[in-house]
Parts: sequence; structure tokens; C-alpha cells
Amino acid sequence: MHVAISRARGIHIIRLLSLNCPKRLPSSFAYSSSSRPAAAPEKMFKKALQDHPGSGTKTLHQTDLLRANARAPSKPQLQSQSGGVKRKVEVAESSLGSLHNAVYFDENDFDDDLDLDEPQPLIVPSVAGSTIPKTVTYPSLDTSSRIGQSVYTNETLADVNYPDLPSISQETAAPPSSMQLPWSSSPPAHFQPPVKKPRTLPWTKEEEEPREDKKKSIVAPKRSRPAEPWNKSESTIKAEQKELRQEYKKTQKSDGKPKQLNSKIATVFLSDEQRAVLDAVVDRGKSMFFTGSAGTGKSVLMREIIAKLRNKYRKEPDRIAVTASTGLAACNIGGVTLHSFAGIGLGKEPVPELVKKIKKNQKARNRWLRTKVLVVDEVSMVDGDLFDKLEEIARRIRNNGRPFGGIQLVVTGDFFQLPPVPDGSNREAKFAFAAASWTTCIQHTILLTNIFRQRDPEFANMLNEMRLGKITPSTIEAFRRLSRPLDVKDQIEATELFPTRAEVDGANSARMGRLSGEVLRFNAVDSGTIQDPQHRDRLLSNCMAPPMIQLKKGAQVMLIKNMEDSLVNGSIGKVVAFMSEDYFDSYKENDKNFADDATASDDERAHRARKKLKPMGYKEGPASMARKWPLVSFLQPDGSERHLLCQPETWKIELPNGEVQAQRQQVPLILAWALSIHKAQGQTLQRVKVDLGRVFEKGQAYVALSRAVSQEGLQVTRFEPRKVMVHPKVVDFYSNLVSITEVNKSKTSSALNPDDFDDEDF
Ligand SMILES: Nc1ncnc2c1ncn2[C@@H]1O[C@H](COP(=O)(O)OP(=O)(O)OP(=O)(O)O)[C@@H](O)[C@H]1O
Ligand SMILES: [Mg+2]
Repeated sequence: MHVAISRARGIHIIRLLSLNCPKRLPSSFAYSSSSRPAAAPEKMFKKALQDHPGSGTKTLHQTDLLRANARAPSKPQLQSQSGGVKRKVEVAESSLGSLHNAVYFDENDFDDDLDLDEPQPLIVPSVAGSTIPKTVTYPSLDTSSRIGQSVYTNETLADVNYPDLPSISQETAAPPSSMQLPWSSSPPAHFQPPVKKPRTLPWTKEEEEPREDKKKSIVAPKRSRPAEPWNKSESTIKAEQKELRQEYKKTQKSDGKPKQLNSKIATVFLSDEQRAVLDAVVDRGKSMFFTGSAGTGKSVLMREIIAKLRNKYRKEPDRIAVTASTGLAACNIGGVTLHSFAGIGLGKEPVPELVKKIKKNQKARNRWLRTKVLVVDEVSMVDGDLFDKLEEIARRIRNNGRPFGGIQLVVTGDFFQLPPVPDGSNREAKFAFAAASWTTCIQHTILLTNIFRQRDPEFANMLNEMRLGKITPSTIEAFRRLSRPLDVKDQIEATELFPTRAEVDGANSARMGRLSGEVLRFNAVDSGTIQDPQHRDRLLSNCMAPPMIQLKKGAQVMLIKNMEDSLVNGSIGKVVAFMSEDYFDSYKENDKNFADDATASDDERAHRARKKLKPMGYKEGPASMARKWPLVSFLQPDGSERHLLCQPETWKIELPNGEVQAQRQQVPLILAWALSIHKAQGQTLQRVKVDLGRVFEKGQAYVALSRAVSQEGLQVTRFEPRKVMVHPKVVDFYSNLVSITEVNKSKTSSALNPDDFDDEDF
């Protein structure tokens, strides 16, 4: 397992707000684990604030809210919130505010990455002397099966479509409620085993369930790092195969039974603070906002919560609405945007009109009526006025005067990361915590403090200073020292993070252009209940998987689905070969035959193996023979590598009732020499390169740098403290989160008492 359980550097839970629940609530509580933190973030926070006393700590916003709420009745009948208290957020004008003004939004697209740029066509790498492609169509396996291959003079460009992919049934839409989670930053849908289980190597075969179809991913076990991963398709595979046979023999000898070498998705072990939040949400039905620095396991916890809630409501799955602020974030957790869930379009109208609109839409109305738990991910990008509008809509539609119409809210995000995108009007974006109804709807705010991503306390401290926008001279120096190129011993380069998609596409295309050899083009297959192609395309434009990806041998790629415990969303690797599934079938069935002839090409050996397998019932088909998938060598955090034959996976945009509005089937890869900061949000990356001269948005620099797991794996150029922009309102909000030290002072017991969550229910 590449991520060991971090020796808890301190686990603290801070109960901060219980404003609307005065009954039996202590003002705060604390929990601490047995071990002390090496670099407790709350200490860093305090220290940073002390170091910079003038640091935007004006009137504490939260204090205002507390006072306001103290005067409010315990179960406020919120009326006309949308027309109620306006909390104007005074934000310094972004130097690139004009970019935001050009942003186009609708209810399905809150992807600032997409909005910042016009959609960019993927640039075909220019190849000197290339000629107009000649298309060769292979005979079909069946009438619907067709593969077109275009041949260039210097390189081959092959289109790979998936005409015969099985359509995904509605039953497969919702992830299994009891699924296990790996330790990674992938969305919950990715934590399911792939729709078809990864194909394992021969020695695991006997343990596998019989499967109906053959489209499985092929995973090789860990092996030591090769010198040039993409140049080893034949001889190295032969060597690998020998190694595998030896390992196989060993497993046979050890206990007489084959062992499952490739463990499936591992169970996550939540820290005590994560566990406490999970219990409060799932068992006690609390409305919670849990937050914390990048890498504190918010996403891991949210996925576990969703899984547990799905299990709890397994008989009525539509009781849980999984949403996120942006299309990308929503797609990442297998949900929809908050706007789509609400059925409010752009949501610009006043609440009464929006209510009318929803009442006319039976499906949207039902969603509001049926929902018991509303999950909101990446809340930092949710607009505060929108939050208030939704709160009022919920009460009106559900005819229930409790906060948010009695819906339990499970909200997460880090307000120090990307802020709400302004709506194009002159109005400044308003944070969700500044919404008038925020404190009445959120029963508990929990600060997760145990940073898992960066295990080096010094680095975690540097990032925390950056997060708060209060960087000490020594940290500035330390970041400047990171401008050197990374010292890497293998061929995997640092992924460069850019603010805009155009820069990303340009960088990736340039790198692809430098590679010679065959280009294979993989086209996605899109489907779903939305028939209007434009609408569907717009929804799917937020999907991590692109509509088309071109790959060459040697291309650096990122895996965008979790396949195994160590092959997860965010794993970086190189394409080492393109191989058909049949080749692999033959290979594993007939390995001796393959291994003994190093001179034969992949195809020759596959052909020979197929011949041998024919009498055993092997069905030969030209189309299936020709369809090749990228074989990728992924770098593991421990320096070893693993291989995966990357076959299409599915992404869905799914409503709470299970209706799959849109889905995309595509190979689970994107080019990864470069990545947008937006797409990198939430990822954990081993090697990262960031040019801070390009960042322009508050929180952007922090999001980019905090993807790295270590200083050794991070290169930062043009580090300027002024590039680290932090919103003063966010500083205010977080400075009101009581530190564990203060909590400990006011509490005799340091142990978390579960009863601390047992305040009155809404
Ligand atoms: N309980 C845990 N045990 C071990 N590792 C964990 C645990 N929780 C999270 N991690 C690991 O820590 C890393 C960061 O987790 P995660 O992506 O959930 O953090 P996050 O708070 O969502 O960060 P971000 O704000 O950047 O999205 C991941 O590699 C994840 O696997
Ligand atoms: Mg996250």
C-alpha cells in the first residue's frame, strides 16, 4: 500500500458552531489522540496569525453570526432569506477579473477550468512529412463493429472506437453501498471495482469469479523500475513473465494454494477524527460542515460517508442527493451539480419564481421532496446567495419551516482553496459561509487537522503558512530553493500545473509531438437519458475523461479511475505499448510459447498463441484482434512500477433517483505532462512542477503546491509571496475556529465524548 497510515501527528476535533442548537450543547469540545502532532496545523495557524498581527483579522464574521444567532430562536422559521441579511464580501478586485466576466455558466457547468477558456480542440501533433491519412477499415466482427485506422507516412494514426461496449445498465449506476475505499483522492464512483473487474494474471485466475465478458483491465504486479519503460514491450515483457512465473511458483509452494497477489481496493482506516464525523453524520444524522487543509482526508471521509449513507438508505436510494459546486467535482463523486439537483437553471431569479419553476418540473419537485440528506462537495465554490436561495426553496417546496426544510446537510471543502466564480455581474462572489442561513443549517463545523498527504512536518508547515497567506521569510526562502529541477531516477517527469486549459493542451501537445511512432486515437462513447447532444456534451464536458484522447508509446499519462489499491486516480505512468486484449489472453494462457521467442513481434506471438488456443475454443475475430489498448507502466510511490492494460471505464452524471443523465465510456487516461490546477484539485501527486508567475486567482497557488506529497517531488518557479493570495473573509472565518489548545484549556477531559454531538435534532 503506497500510503501507510500516517502516525497521527495529532488528531483533534473542534466543535465550533452549534448556534441553532443551544440545548445541552457545550460551547466546544475537543478530542485528542494518544500521539502529539509533529506539526499541528492549528498551531501553525495561530503562529502565523501571531507572526502577522495585522493580517486581515477584522471584526470576526463568525462572531457576528454567533451574536445574531444567539438572539434568534432555537428553531428559526426562516422567512425570505433571499431577501434577508446581505453580507457583502469585500474582495479585492482580481487582477484577472475580466477573465471571470467572460465566464459562461449554466446549471450544468460550473467548471471554471472550462469557463476560463473557449473549448480548445485537441491539437494533433504535427509530424514533418505527414500525409493525408488513408483510412483502412477492418472487416467487422459484427455489423456494428468497425475500426478505422488511418496511416501516415511517418506515423500511424489509429482511431479506436468502442462500438461494441456493453451499455451500462441502470442498476450499475449507483455504486454499491458497502464498497470499500482505497486511500486515495479519487471520487467514490472510482472506488467501485471497475465495471468489469481488472483481469488478473494466471495465478489469481482460480480465485476469480467466472465472468461473462472479456473486457477486463490487465494488471501486472509490482516490479523494479525499468530504465526506459516504454521501450520494453517485448524483451522486458519476456523477462517480466519469467519473474511472474517464479512468483507464481513461490506462491504455489508456500501454501499449496494460489495467492491473490493483487489485492483489490483496500479498506480505508479512518482516523479518529474522521471516524467521529462519520458517526455523527451517519448514525446521529447531524448536519455538518467538515473542513481542513489540503490533504486532511476530506475527500476520503466524504466518500466513506456517502458509502455508509447509501447503505443506510439502501431501500430508498433517492433519499441521498450527492452534489458538488462544479461539474467536475460532481462528476468526480458520481453526482450532479447543486444547480442540476435543484432544478433552478442558472438560479438568477428571485426565490418565488424559482419555486414556481421547480413546482412545474415534477422530477425536480420530487427530488426536493424525497431528499433526506444533501451532500455538497467542494463548497468553497458555492455562492453564498445561492446557498440562501436553496435554503428558502427547500422550506417552501417541502412546506417545512426547519432549516433547509429539514434536510440533513453534509458539506465539505476548504475555503482557502478555489473560491466561488463570480456570475458575470458586478457583484462580488460571496462565500457559502457568509450566507445568512449558513449557521442555522450547519449544526457542527469540524476542522480536520491531521494532514495525511504531506508527511514531512516542515513541508506541511510551509503549505499551511501559504494557505493562510502569511509566509515567513524562512518559508519564502524554502520555497525559492524548490526552483531547482527535480532529481528523478526514472522517466516519469513532474506534472506541470497550469491555470488555464489552453496552456495545458499546448504543453501536452508539444510533448506528444516530440514522440515518434504510432498514434492511437481513442474516442469516447457517450450515452444517457438526455437526448439533446448539445446538452449532453455540455454535461460531459465536465467529465475527467475527454471525448477523444490520442496516445503514443512513451506518452506520460494519469490514471483517472481507481483500479487497484495502488493503481488509483492520480497515478502517473507512461504508455509502454498498445496491445489487444486477445494478445494478453493468449499471453497469459500460453506464456511459455511467448516467452521463448524474444525475436517475434507482439502480433506474431499473439498470432501463434491464438493458433495454439484455437482447438481450445478460442474465437478469432479480426476486429477484436486489431483493437489495441494502451498498456501503461505506472510509477508507485515506493518507486516500483505496475502495468495496467487500460480498457474503457464509465463515468456517469446521475440524479439521486438513479437516472443516468449522461455517461461516457473512455480509456481511463489523460495526458499528464501537464494538468490544469482545476483538474488537479483534490489530487495527490508525487511529482509536481508549478510556475507561480502564471497563477492569478486566490487560493490557486495553494491548491497547486499542496498537490505535492514532498519537497523532493515539488519544483516551484517564480515564487513570489504576492502570488499567494488569500481572501481576508476566509481568514476571519477560520480564525474563529477555536484551536484545540484553547479547547483543552476549557475542558478537563481531552477525549471526545460522542455525546458532544448529541444535541437536539432539527
Ligand atoms: N484515514 C486515512 N488514512 C491514510 N491515508 C489517508 C486517510 N485519509 C486520507 N488519506 C490520504 O491522504 C491523501 C489526501 O486525502 P484527501 O484527498 O481525502 O484529502 P483532502 O482533504 O480531500 O485534500 P484536498 O483538500 O486537497 O482535496 C490521500 O492520498 C489519501 O489517500
Ligand atoms: Mg479533496
